[in-house]
Amino acid sequence: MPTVGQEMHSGETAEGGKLQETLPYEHGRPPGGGPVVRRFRLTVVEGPGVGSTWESASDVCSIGSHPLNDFPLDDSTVSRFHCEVRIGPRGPRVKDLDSTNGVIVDGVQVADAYLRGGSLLRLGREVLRFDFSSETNRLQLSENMRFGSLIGTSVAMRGCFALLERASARDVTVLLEGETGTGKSQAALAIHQAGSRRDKPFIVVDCGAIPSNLLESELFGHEKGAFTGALGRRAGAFEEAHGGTVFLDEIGELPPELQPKLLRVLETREIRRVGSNTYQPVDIRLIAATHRDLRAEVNAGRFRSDLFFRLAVLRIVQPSLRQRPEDLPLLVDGILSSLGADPERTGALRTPEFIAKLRHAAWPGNVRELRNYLERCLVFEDALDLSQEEAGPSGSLELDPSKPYADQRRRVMDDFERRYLRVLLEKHQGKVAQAAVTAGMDRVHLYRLLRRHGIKP
Ligand SMILES: Nc1ncnc2c1ncn2[C@@H]1O[C@H](COP(=O)(O)OP(=O)(O)OP(=O)(O)O)[C@@H](O)[C@H]1O
Repeated sequence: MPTVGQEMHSGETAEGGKLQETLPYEHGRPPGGGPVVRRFRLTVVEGPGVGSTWESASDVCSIGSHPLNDFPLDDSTVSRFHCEVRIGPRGPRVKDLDSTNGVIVDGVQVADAYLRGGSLLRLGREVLRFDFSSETNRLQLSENMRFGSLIGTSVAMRGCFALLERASARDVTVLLEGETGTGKSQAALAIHQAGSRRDKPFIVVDCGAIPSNLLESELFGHEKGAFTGALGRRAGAFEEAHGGTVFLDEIGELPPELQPKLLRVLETREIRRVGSNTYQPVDIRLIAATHRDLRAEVNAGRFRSDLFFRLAVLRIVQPSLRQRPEDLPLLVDGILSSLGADPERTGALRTPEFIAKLRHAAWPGNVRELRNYLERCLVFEDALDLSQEEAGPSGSLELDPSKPYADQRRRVMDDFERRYLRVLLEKHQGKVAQAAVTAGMDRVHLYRLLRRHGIKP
């Protein structure tokens, strides 16, 4: 399963020292290609799989009992997607993917931990030894610093572009994963626009925003009288997209009863309208996205593993802004130009000091949050204090009658919404359904608002 490296923003080791001769990952671009990572080997030294070994071809290895893993282990005590080993700038790291039996490194159970050569990882009954080999692997990076509307020059982003380019060159099903605001929707659109279906429809269905009783008809359409309110026959997204692409956003929220129905579409390329007895062929390409790690959802039994298998023909993880702070100057420039900012009046938003401040902010809503923040800075014609932004609007509710009414109103509304949502979620410990009842709003609407402001429940 090809993915690209993440966590690529430091030149220091986990212990804080400079990387020395055990350098696992090289920044920069040595002559003849992109950066290289140390090759590594995993060997089963205890358990039913003893003797099996696996050597890396890139910077990552997923391990589990599902055949889609890089290193599949046929053992019922190993979860379907048990863990992932990845080489980052700070060294090799293992991450538990919410497995049932956990990951034990050198005798200690861990959720996420650095490894050293010779580390022993226990997964259920299997014990694997991690070793560096003397060779290196070159990472596959794109030569381009943009893909559609997405921009970036970091290793993480150019690795991602290389996969997006591969996705657009072929008609494969693509699964895009990444935190909110990392550009999944834009990536999906760009894959469509760069591919052979570009002149055909691109139909988006947000599986998290449509009540489950309506989602089936939204996807597959319905016949007249199929349910109360079905006054006429209606085509669904798959029919509307004929010849083009269906983009299923927030696929992790697809209700369990619809998962086998989507699986069938992917297997047979046929759909059945709600209330109909006959199947009809559809010619579509499917792209799906989620802010979750769908492998952990499979482990937890919330997402069918066979559907994951069909969706993740090409799995692409969009890196978070924290993993690529070196892209900030380019992003700030790009966003300010797209907002029509006058370069002469926005010098304060391009200074190294300002960019350094941006590097230290958390950006839970990633590029969307950065964009919102810069937009607010433009309204104020100044670099807003990021700590104040985090804490709340403080003096920002002051009104400026010399600015257009619409801008002022939106600024105040945005400030209000963000503060309200934060307090509301805090009160309900992140439970969106309960929060929606208190707020007197539909859960779907609340989800939309949260996503718009880049706030995670
Ligand atoms: N690499 C990037 N370069 C430029 N703009 C970006 C980049 N990544 C995201 N953006 C911008 O950030 C905003 C959010 O992007 P998008 O809606 O595609 O994110 P998303 O991952 O689909 O978010 P969500 O999970 O909340 O739906 C958009 O305005 C998009 O253009």
